[in-house]
Amino acid sequence: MTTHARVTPTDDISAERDHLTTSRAALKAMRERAEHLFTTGDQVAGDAYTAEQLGRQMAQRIKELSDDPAVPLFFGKLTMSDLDERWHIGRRHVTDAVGEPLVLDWRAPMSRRFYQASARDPQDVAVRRRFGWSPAAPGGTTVLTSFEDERLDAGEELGTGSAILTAEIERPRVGPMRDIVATIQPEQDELVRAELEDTICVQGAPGTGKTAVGLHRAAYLVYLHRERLRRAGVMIIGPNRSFLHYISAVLPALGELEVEQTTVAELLDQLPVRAEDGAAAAAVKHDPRMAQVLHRALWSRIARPAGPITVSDGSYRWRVDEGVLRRVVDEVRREQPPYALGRERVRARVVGLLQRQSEARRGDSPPDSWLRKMGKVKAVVELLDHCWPAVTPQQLLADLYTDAERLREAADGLLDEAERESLRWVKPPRSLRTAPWTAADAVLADEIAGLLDRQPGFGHIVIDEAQDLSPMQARALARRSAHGSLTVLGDLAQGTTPWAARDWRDMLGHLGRPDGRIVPLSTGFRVPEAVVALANRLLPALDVAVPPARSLRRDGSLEVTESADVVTAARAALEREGSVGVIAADAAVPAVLAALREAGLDPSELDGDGRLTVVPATMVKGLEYDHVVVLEPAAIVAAEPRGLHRLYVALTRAVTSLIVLHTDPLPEPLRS
Ligand SMILES: Nc1ncnc2c1ncn2[C@@H]1O[C@H](COP(=O)(O)OP(=O)(O)OP(=O)(O)O)[C@@H](O)[C@H]1O
Repeated sequence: MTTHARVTPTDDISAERDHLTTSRAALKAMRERAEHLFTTGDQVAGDAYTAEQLGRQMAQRIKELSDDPAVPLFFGKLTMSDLDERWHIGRRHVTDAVGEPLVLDWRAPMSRRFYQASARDPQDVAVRRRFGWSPAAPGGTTVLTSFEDERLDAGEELGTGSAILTAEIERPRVGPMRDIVATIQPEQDELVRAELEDTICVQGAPGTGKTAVGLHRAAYLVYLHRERLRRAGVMIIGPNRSFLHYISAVLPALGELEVEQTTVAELLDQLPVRAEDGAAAAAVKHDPRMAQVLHRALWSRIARPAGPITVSDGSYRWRVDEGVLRRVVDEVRREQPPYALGRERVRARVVGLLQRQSEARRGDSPPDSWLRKMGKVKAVVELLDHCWPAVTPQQLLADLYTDAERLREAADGLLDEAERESLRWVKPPRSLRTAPWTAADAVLADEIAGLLDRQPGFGHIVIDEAQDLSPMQARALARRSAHGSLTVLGDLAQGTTPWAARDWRDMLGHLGRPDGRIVPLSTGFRVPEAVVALANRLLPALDVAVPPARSLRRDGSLEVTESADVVTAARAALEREGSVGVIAADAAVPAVLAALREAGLDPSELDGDGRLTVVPATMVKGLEYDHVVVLEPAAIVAAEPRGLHRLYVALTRAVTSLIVLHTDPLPEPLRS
C-alpha cells in the first residue's frame, strides 16, 4: 500500500473551484425555484388543509436548500474507471437546470463507494479525491484550498494516513459537535448504512465515533425512508440536556430538521417528579422484576361478578345472569388486551347482550343512542367498577406504596420483605398530585401506562449512552419502538448508574431486541494515545469485558501533577488554541468556579459558550474539550459507588491535552 498523497495541480484546483461556483449558483437557482413555488403554492392547492401541508413541506424544502458559505458544498469526488463519469459528493443533492447532478448527496447509493472503495476492492472507482477547505471565520466563507487523491486503480490507498482525515480529527473543538460526513470511516459507514429493519448495538471505547455514527445513521435513514419516517418519527435519546445541546447542530447541518432529540426522563411524563429515592428504593424500582409486580398488581384488580345485573331502559327491564357475566369477563381476560381496552371490551359485550334481548323482544335493532345509554347506566358502570375497575398509573403506584398487603400479594415470590419495605411511603400523601413522586416512579408509571393502553412509538430510536439505562427504562424505549428499530450506542466501561449494563445481550433483551447485532468500534478519533493509555489502566478495575481503546492520534500530551493549582493549569491551557474543560467532583465545582473568577478568568458553567468551562464530573459524559484539566481524581472516585467508571469518563474527554491535578493520592490503578 502506498501512502503518499498526490500534489494538488493548480489547473485542477481551479477547475474544482469552477465546479464549486457552478454548483453554488445551481443551488441558488433550486432555492429560488422552491421559493417561487412556495409563493404560488396557495393558488394550486385544492383546499386549506392541502395548502397548509404543501406550504409546510415547501418551507422545509427551502430551509434544506439554504447554502451556508461556511460549510463546504462538497467534500469528495469519485472518478470512475470509465473516466467520463465523475461524481462530486456533498451534504445534499445539487442539480443543474435540466436535472443533471452537480453534487451527489452523501447518502445516495453511488456515494457509498466514496466510503467503501479500497485498493483491494475499488468498486469501479479509479480515483477518490478528498478536498481540503480553509476553516471559515465566524460568518465567513470557507475556501477550497487543496485536494488529496488516491488512485485506487493503481493500488494507492491512504486509509487513516490521509492528511485531510488527520487535519479533521486534530482540528480544535470549539463550539458544538460537527458532522463527520467528509471522513466517515469504512467500519462506521457499515453501521450508518445498516438497513432500517436492523437493530444494531455499538460497543465502542471513548471517542470511537458512536454518537457521530448514531446521528449519521438517523440522517441516512430519514433520507432513504423519508415518507415512512416522517410519519413514524425518529428520536434521538441522550443522557442529559447539555449533551443534546452539544449535538444539536449535527442533524440540521446535514439538512435534517425533523429528527427529535430528548432524554429518557423527558420522554416519561406520567407524573410530576418532586422527590428523590434512596439507593435501596431506586434499585428495586429500576429492577426488571418490577414489571411483573406491576402486571400482577394491575390484573389482580379484576374480580368475578358478584351477581346478576338488572337494567331498565324506561320501557323494559333486562337481566343478565351472573354466569353469563362471568364468562364475558373471563373471555376478555383470556384475550389479554391492554387493561383499559379490556374494560371497554367488557362494557361493549354486556351492552351487546342487552341489545340481543331487546332485539328479541322488539323485533328490530335499538338505535345507537340506546346502546350508548346502556353502556353508561348505573348497573353496568357498577359492574365494571367491581369487575374491571378503571385505574390510573399514579393510583396503582400509590396503592402499592401505601397498602402493604396489596404490595405483598403483587410481589409474592419476587421481592423480599426489605425490598418491599423500601418502596413504602413513610407518610401517605394527602393527594396524588402532591405525592413524593421520583424519577423512578415516572418509569414505573410509564410501564403501567403501557399495560393500560397501546403507546405511540417511533420508526427508529437512536439511544446514546445506552449502558446507563436501567432495565425498566429500557422497557419504556422498547414499548416505543415495537414497530420500529433501534440504534443502541454505548460503552460498558462508561456505565455510571447503579444499574448500568454489564452485558449488551441482556440490555438488548430489555430493549425488546434480544437478537440485535452487537458490533464493536475500537479506533478512537478523539483521545490521544498517551491519554488512552492512562485511562486504559482503569479498565481491569471496572469489571466489564470490553476491548481496550486504540487511538488514531499520536499527538497530544498528558501531565499528572501533584498540585491543586487549577488557576495556573487553566491559564496555560487557555494560551493554546481550542476549548478548555475543567472537570471536578460535583461538590467541588462552586469553589473551582470561584477560584477561576477571582483570578480574573471567565469560566462558564455547563452549556455556556465561553472557551473555559467548568464541568461537574457527573455531567461530562459524551462531551469533549481540546484541553482538559481533571481535578483530584480521588474525589471523583469517592463521590459515588461507580466512581472509577466516572473517572474513566472524565479522563477520556481530551482531544489534545490532559492535565491531572491532585494532592490526595491517586486511585490505586493510576499509581505508577
Ligand atoms: N470518521 C471520523 N472522522 C472525523 N472525526 C471523527 C470521526 N469519527 C469520530 N470523529 C470525531 O471523534 C470525536 C468523538 O466522536 P464521538 O463523540 O461520536 O465518540 P463516542 O464514541 O460517542 O465517544 P464517547 O463514548 O466518549 O461519548 C468527535 O469529535 C467526532 O467528531
